Amino acid sequence: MKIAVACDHGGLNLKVEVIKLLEHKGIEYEDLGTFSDEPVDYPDIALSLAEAVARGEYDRGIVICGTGIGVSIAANKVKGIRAALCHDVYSARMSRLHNDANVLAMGARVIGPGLARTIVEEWLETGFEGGRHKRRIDKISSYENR
Ligand SMILES: O=C(CO)[C@H](O)[C@H](O)[C@H](O)COP(=O)(O)O
Repeated sequence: MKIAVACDHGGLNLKVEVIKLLEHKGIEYEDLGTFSDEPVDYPDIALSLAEAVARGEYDRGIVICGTGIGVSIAANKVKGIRAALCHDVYSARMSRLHNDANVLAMGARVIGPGLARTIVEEWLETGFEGGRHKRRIDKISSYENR
């Protein structure tokens, strides 16, 4: 599995923690920026990550801003992206089981690194249940393709 990670200036510290976790677990990843605390606009970051995931360059993406809200809104504008904003482990698990989320969004100003690491682990390790959930996701795809 290859993961894209990205953040704006508000998410930089948490992205560093996520990258440490990915390295510890031996998961292949690419850091798409931003690389300093110089302010950047979260749509630029989120759209670029989401487009790369949608093109199939990465299996999934993790994107972080201050609240996680802006990056999740932006990422979900990209066709084929199902971005889930998760600040608890249950939502992270369900976003994979039921929604087949391919992007995880988090807010570095909302949760600390310990919880974020557990969320990322759960999100990476949980598969899609399929079945009735596939039918529902297909309805979203049909809407995108209308
Ligand atoms: O949380 C965010 C968007 O939902 C982003 O991190 C923004 O950067 C946030 O709006 C904070 O912006 P600021 O320029 O650091 O005040």
